[in-house]
Amino acid sequence: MEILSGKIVAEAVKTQITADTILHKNNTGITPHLAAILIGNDGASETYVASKIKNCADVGFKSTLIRFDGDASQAAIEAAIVQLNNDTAVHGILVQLPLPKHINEQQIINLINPLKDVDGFHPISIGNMVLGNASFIPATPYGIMLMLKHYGIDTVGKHAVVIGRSNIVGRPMSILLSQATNPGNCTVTLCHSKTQNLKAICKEADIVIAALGIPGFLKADMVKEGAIIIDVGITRVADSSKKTGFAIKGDVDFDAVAPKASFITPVPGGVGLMTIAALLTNTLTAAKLAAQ
Ligand SMILES: Nc1nc2c(c(=O)[nH]1)N[C@@H](CN(C=O)c1ccc(C(=O)N[C@@H](CCC(=O)O)C(=O)O)cc1)CN2
Repeated sequence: MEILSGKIVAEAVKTQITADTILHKNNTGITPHLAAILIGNDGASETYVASKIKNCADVGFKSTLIRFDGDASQAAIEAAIVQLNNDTAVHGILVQLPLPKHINEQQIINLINPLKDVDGFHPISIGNMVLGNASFIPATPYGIMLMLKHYGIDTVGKHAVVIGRSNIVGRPMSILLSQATNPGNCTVTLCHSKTQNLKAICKEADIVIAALGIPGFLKADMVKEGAIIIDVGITRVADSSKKTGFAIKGDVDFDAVAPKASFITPVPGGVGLMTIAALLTNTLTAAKLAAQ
Protein backbone atom coordinates (compact mmCIF):
# COMPACT_ATOMS: atom_id res chain seq x y z
CA MET A 1 0.00 0.00 0.00
CA GLU A 2 1.25 3.47 -0.89
CA ILE A 3 -0.05 6.72 0.58
CA LEU A 4 -0.84 9.40 -2.01
CA SER A 5 0.45 12.54 -0.32
CA GLY A 6 -1.38 15.75 -1.12
CA LYS A 7 1.39 17.56 0.72
CA ILE A 8 4.13 16.29 -1.62
CA VAL A 9 2.15 16.72 -4.85
CA ALA A 10 0.75 20.15 -3.92
CA GLU A 11 4.29 21.34 -3.13
CA ALA A 12 5.51 20.08 -6.52
CA VAL A 13 2.63 21.84 -8.29
CA LYS A 14 3.31 25.05 -6.34
CA THR A 15 7.03 24.96 -7.19
CA GLN A 16 6.13 24.79 -10.89
CA ILE A 17 3.54 27.58 -10.56
CA THR A 18 6.05 29.81 -8.75
CA ALA A 19 8.55 29.41 -11.62
CA ASP A 20 5.83 29.98 -14.26
CA THR A 21 4.60 33.06 -12.40
CA ILE A 22 8.09 34.61 -12.44
CA LEU A 23 8.27 33.96 -16.19
CA HIS A 24 4.80 35.43 -16.70
CA LYS A 25 5.71 38.56 -14.72
CA ASN A 26 8.97 38.97 -16.64
CA ASN A 27 7.23 38.56 -20.00
CA THR A 28 4.10 40.65 -19.37
CA GLY A 29 4.70 42.74 -16.26
CA ILE A 30 1.46 41.26 -14.90
CA THR A 31 1.02 39.51 -11.56
CA PRO A 32 -1.76 36.86 -11.42
CA HIS A 33 -4.51 38.11 -9.11
CA LEU A 34 -7.21 36.04 -7.39
CA ALA A 35 -10.27 37.64 -5.77
CA ALA A 36 -12.14 35.55 -3.18
CA ILE A 37 -15.60 36.39 -1.86
CA LEU A 38 -16.45 35.03 1.59
CA ILE A 39 -19.97 35.41 2.96
CA GLY A 40 -20.68 34.83 6.65
CA ASN A 41 -18.34 33.33 9.23
CA ASP A 42 -18.47 29.56 8.83
CA GLY A 43 -15.31 28.24 10.52
CA ALA A 44 -14.33 25.77 7.81
CA SER A 45 -14.87 28.30 5.00
CA GLU A 46 -12.73 30.81 6.90
CA THR A 47 -9.93 28.23 7.07
CA TYR A 48 -10.14 27.33 3.38
CA VAL A 49 -10.21 30.95 2.20
CA ALA A 50 -7.32 31.88 4.51
CA SER A 51 -5.39 28.98 3.02
CA LYS A 52 -6.17 30.14 -0.53
CA ILE A 53 -4.91 33.66 0.29
CA LYS A 54 -1.73 32.31 1.91
CA ASN A 55 -1.07 29.96 -1.00
CA CYS A 56 -1.46 32.84 -3.47
CA ALA A 57 1.28 34.70 -1.60
CA ASP A 58 3.46 31.55 -1.56
CA VAL A 59 3.49 31.34 -5.37
CA GLY A 60 3.78 35.09 -6.03
CA PHE A 61 0.12 35.90 -6.83
CA LYS A 62 -1.80 38.92 -5.61
CA SER A 63 -5.05 38.20 -3.82
CA THR A 64 -8.02 40.19 -2.59
CA LEU A 65 -10.49 38.98 0.01
CA ILE A 66 -13.97 40.52 -0.09
CA ARG A 67 -16.07 39.76 2.98
CA PHE A 68 -19.80 40.01 3.49
CA ASP A 69 -21.85 39.47 6.62
CA GLY A 70 -24.00 36.33 6.63
CA ASP A 71 -27.14 38.41 6.05
CA ALA A 72 -25.75 40.24 2.97
CA SER A 73 -28.22 40.66 0.13
CA GLN A 74 -28.07 38.85 -3.21
CA ALA A 75 -27.83 42.27 -4.90
CA ALA A 76 -24.79 43.33 -2.85
CA ILE A 77 -22.89 40.14 -3.70
CA GLU A 78 -23.85 40.39 -7.36
CA ALA A 79 -22.65 44.01 -7.45
CA ALA A 80 -19.25 42.90 -6.11
CA ILE A 81 -18.98 40.25 -8.82
CA VAL A 82 -19.83 42.72 -11.57
CA GLN A 83 -17.12 45.02 -10.25
CA LEU A 84 -14.55 42.20 -10.22
CA ASN A 85 -15.61 41.11 -13.73
CA ASN A 86 -14.87 44.65 -14.93
CA ASP A 87 -11.54 44.95 -13.10
CA THR A 88 -8.84 44.04 -15.64
CA ALA A 89 -6.29 43.66 -12.83
CA VAL A 90 -8.26 40.69 -11.42
CA HIS A 91 -7.80 37.38 -13.29
CA GLY A 92 -9.66 34.88 -11.12
CA ILE A 93 -12.86 35.19 -9.07
CA LEU A 94 -14.24 32.65 -6.60
CA VAL A 95 -17.18 32.69 -4.24
CA GLN A 96 -16.56 30.38 -1.30
CA LEU A 97 -19.29 27.73 -0.90
CA PRO A 98 -21.58 26.91 0.78
CA LEU A 99 -23.56 30.16 0.71
CA PRO A 100 -26.18 31.25 3.26
CA LYS A 101 -29.62 29.76 2.53
CA HIS A 102 -31.19 33.04 1.34
CA ILE A 103 -28.65 33.44 -1.49
CA ASN A 104 -29.36 31.94 -4.92
CA GLU A 105 -26.07 30.12 -5.52
CA GLN A 106 -26.51 29.34 -9.21
CA GLN A 107 -27.43 32.96 -9.98
CA ILE A 108 -24.20 34.08 -8.29
CA ILE A 109 -22.08 31.55 -10.19
CA ASN A 110 -23.75 32.42 -13.51
CA LEU A 111 -22.70 36.05 -13.08
CA ILE A 112 -18.96 35.33 -12.91
CA ASN A 113 -17.15 36.06 -16.18
CA PRO A 114 -16.34 32.53 -17.51
CA LEU A 115 -12.82 33.76 -18.37
CA LYS A 116 -12.28 34.45 -14.64
CA ASP A 117 -14.18 31.36 -13.40
CA VAL A 118 -11.19 29.70 -11.70
CA ASP A 119 -13.52 27.44 -9.67
CA GLY A 120 -14.84 26.00 -12.93
CA PHE A 121 -18.44 26.10 -11.64
CA HIS A 122 -19.95 28.33 -14.38
CA PRO A 123 -22.26 26.47 -16.82
CA ILE A 124 -19.91 27.43 -19.69
CA SER A 125 -16.92 25.91 -17.87
CA ILE A 126 -18.90 22.76 -17.03
CA GLY A 127 -20.17 22.49 -20.61
CA ASN A 128 -16.68 22.81 -22.05
CA MET A 129 -15.34 20.26 -19.58
CA VAL A 130 -18.06 17.75 -20.55
CA LEU A 131 -17.23 18.29 -24.24
CA GLY A 132 -13.51 17.79 -23.54
CA ASN A 133 -12.71 21.38 -24.60
CA ALA A 134 -10.16 23.57 -22.83
CA SER A 135 -11.86 24.93 -19.70
CA PHE A 136 -11.40 25.62 -16.01
CA ILE A 137 -11.88 22.31 -14.18
CA PRO A 138 -13.42 22.34 -10.67
CA ALA A 139 -10.51 22.35 -8.24
CA THR A 140 -11.13 19.16 -6.25
CA PRO A 141 -11.58 16.77 -9.21
CA TYR A 142 -8.78 18.57 -11.05
CA GLY A 143 -6.54 18.16 -8.00
CA ILE A 144 -7.32 14.42 -7.89
CA MET A 145 -6.41 14.09 -11.59
CA LEU A 146 -3.10 15.93 -10.94
CA MET A 147 -2.39 13.58 -8.05
CA LEU A 148 -3.08 10.41 -10.08
CA LYS A 149 -0.85 11.79 -12.82
CA HIS A 150 1.97 12.70 -10.41
CA TYR A 151 2.08 9.12 -9.07
CA GLY A 152 1.90 7.68 -12.60
CA ILE A 153 -1.22 5.68 -11.78
CA ASP A 154 -2.57 4.02 -14.91
CA THR A 155 -6.35 4.24 -14.82
CA VAL A 156 -7.05 3.09 -18.40
CA GLY A 157 -9.84 0.50 -18.58
CA LYS A 158 -10.34 0.52 -14.81
CA HIS A 159 -13.74 0.56 -13.14
CA ALA A 160 -14.06 3.77 -11.11
CA VAL A 161 -16.88 4.15 -8.62
CA VAL A 162 -17.62 7.73 -7.57
CA ILE A 163 -19.79 8.06 -4.46
CA GLY A 164 -21.52 11.44 -4.39
CA ARG A 165 -23.03 13.48 -7.23
CA SER A 166 -22.33 17.07 -6.12
CA ASN A 167 -21.75 19.66 -8.85
CA ILE A 168 -18.35 20.56 -7.38
CA VAL A 169 -16.87 17.07 -6.87
CA GLY A 170 -18.71 13.85 -7.75
CA ARG A 171 -20.35 14.77 -11.04
CA PRO A 172 -17.29 16.49 -12.61
CA MET A 173 -15.06 13.69 -11.27
CA SER A 174 -17.17 11.11 -13.10
CA ILE A 175 -16.82 13.09 -16.35
CA LEU A 176 -13.03 13.51 -16.05
CA LEU A 177 -12.43 9.83 -15.29
CA SER A 178 -14.54 8.84 -18.30
CA GLN A 179 -12.61 11.05 -20.74
CA ALA A 180 -10.17 9.57 -23.26
CA THR A 181 -7.06 10.56 -21.29
CA ASN A 182 -4.73 8.96 -18.76
CA PRO A 183 -5.66 9.45 -15.97
CA GLY A 184 -9.10 8.82 -17.39
CA ASN A 185 -10.40 6.17 -19.79
CA CYS A 186 -12.25 4.56 -16.89
CA THR A 187 -15.60 2.84 -16.90
CA VAL A 188 -17.39 5.02 -14.38
CA THR A 189 -20.27 4.28 -12.03
CA LEU A 190 -21.67 7.39 -10.31
CA CYS A 191 -23.40 6.43 -7.04
CA HIS A 192 -25.54 8.57 -4.76
CA SER A 193 -27.94 8.42 -1.83
CA LYS A 194 -30.57 6.47 -3.83
CA THR A 195 -28.12 3.90 -5.25
CA GLN A 196 -29.11 0.31 -4.50
CA ASN A 197 -26.50 -2.35 -3.64
CA LEU A 198 -23.80 0.29 -3.05
CA LYS A 199 -21.60 -2.17 -1.16
CA ALA A 200 -21.63 -4.67 -4.04
CA ILE A 201 -20.87 -1.91 -6.56
CA CYS A 202 -17.96 -0.60 -4.47
CA LYS A 203 -16.56 -4.13 -4.13
CA GLU A 204 -16.32 -4.30 -7.93
CA ALA A 205 -14.35 -1.04 -8.14
CA ASP A 206 -10.69 -0.71 -9.10
CA ILE A 207 -10.88 2.94 -8.00
CA VAL A 208 -13.21 4.38 -5.37
CA ILE A 209 -13.70 8.15 -5.04
CA ALA A 210 -15.53 8.74 -1.75
CA ALA A 211 -17.17 12.17 -1.86
CA LEU A 212 -20.36 11.89 0.15
CA GLY A 213 -19.46 13.76 3.34
CA ILE A 214 -20.14 10.96 5.84
CA PRO A 215 -17.10 10.35 8.07
CA GLY A 216 -15.75 6.79 7.96
CA PHE A 217 -18.49 5.63 5.55
CA LEU A 218 -16.31 3.40 3.33
CA LYS A 219 -15.47 0.26 5.32
CA ALA A 220 -12.99 -2.51 4.59
CA ASP A 221 -15.72 -4.97 3.57
CA MET A 222 -16.82 -2.55 0.82
CA VAL A 223 -13.53 -2.53 -1.11
CA LYS A 224 -11.68 -5.15 -3.08
CA GLU A 225 -8.07 -6.10 -2.52
CA GLY A 226 -5.70 -3.72 -4.38
CA ALA A 227 -8.24 -0.94 -4.99
CA ILE A 228 -7.17 2.69 -5.32
CA ILE A 229 -8.98 4.75 -2.68
CA ILE A 230 -9.42 8.52 -2.97
CA ASP A 231 -10.99 10.19 0.07
CA VAL A 232 -12.63 13.58 -0.56
CA GLY A 233 -14.30 13.85 2.87
CA ILE A 234 -13.35 16.80 5.12
CA THR A 235 -15.91 16.67 7.95
CA ARG A 236 -15.10 18.41 11.23
CA VAL A 237 -15.89 16.08 14.16
CA ALA A 238 -15.80 17.23 17.81
CA ASP A 239 -12.57 16.02 19.49
CA SER A 240 -11.64 17.44 22.88
CA SER A 241 -8.09 16.05 22.59
CA LYS A 242 -7.37 18.57 19.79
CA LYS A 243 -6.41 22.20 20.43
CA THR A 244 -9.05 23.28 17.90
CA GLY A 245 -11.74 21.15 19.58
CA PHE A 246 -12.32 19.14 16.40
CA ALA A 247 -10.66 16.58 14.15
CA ILE A 248 -10.96 16.43 10.35
CA LYS A 249 -12.40 13.10 9.21
CA GLY A 250 -12.53 11.62 5.75
CA ASP A 251 -15.27 9.47 4.22
CA VAL A 252 -13.02 6.41 4.43
CA ASP A 253 -12.39 4.24 7.50
CA PHE A 254 -8.67 4.71 6.82
CA ASP A 255 -7.13 2.28 9.35
CA ALA A 256 -9.33 -0.60 8.19
CA VAL A 257 -9.30 0.15 4.44
CA ALA A 258 -5.60 1.07 3.98
CA PRO A 259 -4.24 -2.51 4.35
CA LYS A 260 -6.46 -3.64 1.44
CA ALA A 261 -5.67 -0.68 -0.84
CA SER A 262 -2.88 -0.36 -3.41
CA PHE A 263 -2.97 3.44 -3.07
CA ILE A 264 -4.91 5.60 -0.62
CA THR A 265 -5.18 9.31 0.20
CA PRO A 266 -5.05 10.43 3.85
CA VAL A 267 -7.30 13.03 5.51
CA PRO A 268 -6.00 15.55 6.31
CA GLY A 269 -3.02 15.86 3.95
CA GLY A 270 -4.59 14.42 0.82
CA VAL A 271 -7.20 15.74 -1.60
CA GLY A 272 -7.85 19.00 0.35
CA LEU A 273 -4.34 20.28 -0.33
CA MET A 274 -4.70 19.34 -4.01
CA THR A 275 -7.87 21.44 -4.20
CA ILE A 276 -5.80 24.53 -3.42
CA ALA A 277 -3.00 23.51 -5.82
CA ALA A 278 -5.54 23.09 -8.63
CA LEU A 279 -7.11 26.47 -7.89
CA LEU A 280 -3.67 28.10 -8.20
CA THR A 281 -3.16 26.29 -11.51
CA ASN A 282 -6.49 27.64 -12.82
CA THR A 283 -5.64 31.16 -11.63
CA LEU A 284 -2.33 31.19 -13.50
CA THR A 285 -4.14 29.92 -16.60
CA ALA A 286 -6.67 32.77 -16.26
CA ALA A 287 -3.86 35.33 -15.98
CA LYS A 288 -2.15 33.89 -19.07
CA LEU A 289 -5.44 33.97 -21.03
CA ALA A 290 -5.98 37.62 -20.06
CA ALA A 291 -2.51 38.51 -21.36
CA GLN A 292 -3.13 37.02 -24.82
N1 LIG B 1 -15.70 28.14 -4.05
C1 LIG B 1 -15.41 26.93 -3.58
N2 LIG B 1 -15.98 26.50 -2.44
C2 LIG B 1 -15.67 25.25 -1.99
C3 LIG B 1 -14.73 24.43 -2.66
C4 LIG B 1 -14.16 24.92 -3.86
O1 LIG B 1 -13.36 24.23 -4.55
N3 LIG B 1 -14.52 26.17 -4.28
N4 LIG B 1 -14.33 23.21 -2.11
C5 LIG B 1 -14.64 22.92 -0.73
C6 LIG B 1 -13.69 23.47 0.29
N5 LIG B 1 -12.30 23.73 -0.11
C7 LIG B 1 -12.06 24.74 -0.98
O2 LIG B 1 -12.66 25.78 -0.98
C8 LIG B 1 -11.19 23.13 0.55
C9 LIG B 1 -11.34 22.03 1.35
C10 LIG B 1 -10.25 21.50 2.05
C11 LIG B 1 -9.01 22.09 1.95
C12 LIG B 1 -7.84 21.62 2.73
O3 LIG B 1 -6.76 22.16 2.57
N6 LIG B 1 -8.00 20.66 3.62
C13 LIG B 1 -6.94 20.25 4.51
C14 LIG B 1 -7.39 20.43 5.94
C15 LIG B 1 -7.65 21.88 6.25
C16 LIG B 1 -8.30 22.09 7.63
O4 LIG B 1 -9.53 22.08 7.72
O5 LIG B 1 -7.55 22.30 8.58
C17 LIG B 1 -6.62 18.80 4.26
O6 LIG B 1 -7.51 18.07 3.81
O7 LIG B 1 -5.49 18.42 4.55
C18 LIG B 1 -8.85 23.18 1.12
C19 LIG B 1 -9.93 23.69 0.43
C20 LIG B 1 -16.03 23.45 -0.40
N7 LIG B 1 -16.20 24.79 -0.82
